[in-house]
Amino acid sequence: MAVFTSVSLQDLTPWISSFSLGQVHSIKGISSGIENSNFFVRTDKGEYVLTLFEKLTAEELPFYLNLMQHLAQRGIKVAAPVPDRDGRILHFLCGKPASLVTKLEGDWQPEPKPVHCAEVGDMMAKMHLAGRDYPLEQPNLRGIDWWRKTAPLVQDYLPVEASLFLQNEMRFQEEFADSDLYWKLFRGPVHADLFRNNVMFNGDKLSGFFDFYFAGCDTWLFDVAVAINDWCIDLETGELDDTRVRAFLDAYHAVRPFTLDECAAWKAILRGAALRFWLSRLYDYYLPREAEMLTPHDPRHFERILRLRVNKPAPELIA
Ligand SMILES: Nc1ncnc2c1ncn2[C@@H]1O[C@H](COP(=O)(O)OP(=O)(O)OP(=O)(O)O)[C@@H](O)[C@H]1O
Ligand SMILES: N[C@@H](CCO)C(=O)O
Repeated sequence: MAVFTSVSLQDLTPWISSFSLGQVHSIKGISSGIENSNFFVRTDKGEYVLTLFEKLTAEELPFYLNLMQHLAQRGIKVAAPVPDRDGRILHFLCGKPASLVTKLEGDWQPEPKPVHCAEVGDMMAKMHLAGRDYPLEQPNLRGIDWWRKTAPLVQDYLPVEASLFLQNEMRFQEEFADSDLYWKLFRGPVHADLFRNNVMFNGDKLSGFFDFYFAGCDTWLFDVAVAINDWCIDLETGELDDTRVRAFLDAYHAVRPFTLDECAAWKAILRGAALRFWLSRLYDYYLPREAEMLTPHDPRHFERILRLRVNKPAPELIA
């Protein structure tokens, strides 16, 4: 269950009248998702997704919502916030910040093939280019500063060997973040959480990216690495599937060629992307927030992935 705040048709009817969407016909809670309350809403004009933000505040939301709007206006396939008659995309409903976005067609792809990975690589590269003139700035709030604060909070819950592994990996990432190479990488707004369940497909055609609420400014390569570590792996073992990796990277490269610096940084960034989710899953597992209702994701999945990225060569990035 993931509707934390209930919204009735009676709540919605006066609210929707500030949009040019006609009458509202139905509202239906969406059971998946662990961060927000989401609903499918049908009006005279079609179907939309209503989100009530359970943790993010009205001060934090403009970066994400305006980014989605900016990308949609530049032809990137994303869930687009629907403006009301005054052009506003951030609202309040039932005491929570709320927004209405376009409903993407189709479903997410639990077992991606190379064709799906290529679609995601292609659209991600287009998204990075389209984000270059996005005027708002916000760092990736799950970037190295957060890793630095979080690692000491979780390491004592781990067996000694895993705790030492985590500390070594943090040292490695600290050194990498201080290197000239790191600061030469292209950066800008990135999704930073583009897992399989955050992309819709209509058949084999990508219909859009959604759930931008971990987006921030970081290296473009970090976004690529986060996606590769989910889209192009065997979920049981965490091993990379070379065919899917190539399909993803080639499609990305065809739109926005990788640089020699990015090729040199690739392995370190792949490790960083695995470390980020190991840490967040450890944090959610051992230090659940008050009133947390849902089962946290398994942290060992990303520990396995990180160990593989450290110990095994990854398919190379080619400039
Ligand atoms: N724009 C959209 N179009 C179609 N379906 C959507 C859209 N946004 C959300 N959904 C549906 O709602 C579900 C939950 O959304 P989402 O993944 O954003 O949940 P969340 O709780 O906000 O985040 P999290 O992924 O962190 O759990 C998705 O799996 C998808 O089925
Ligand atoms: N994609 C994250 C969840 C937050 O959206 C994870 O799998 O740990």
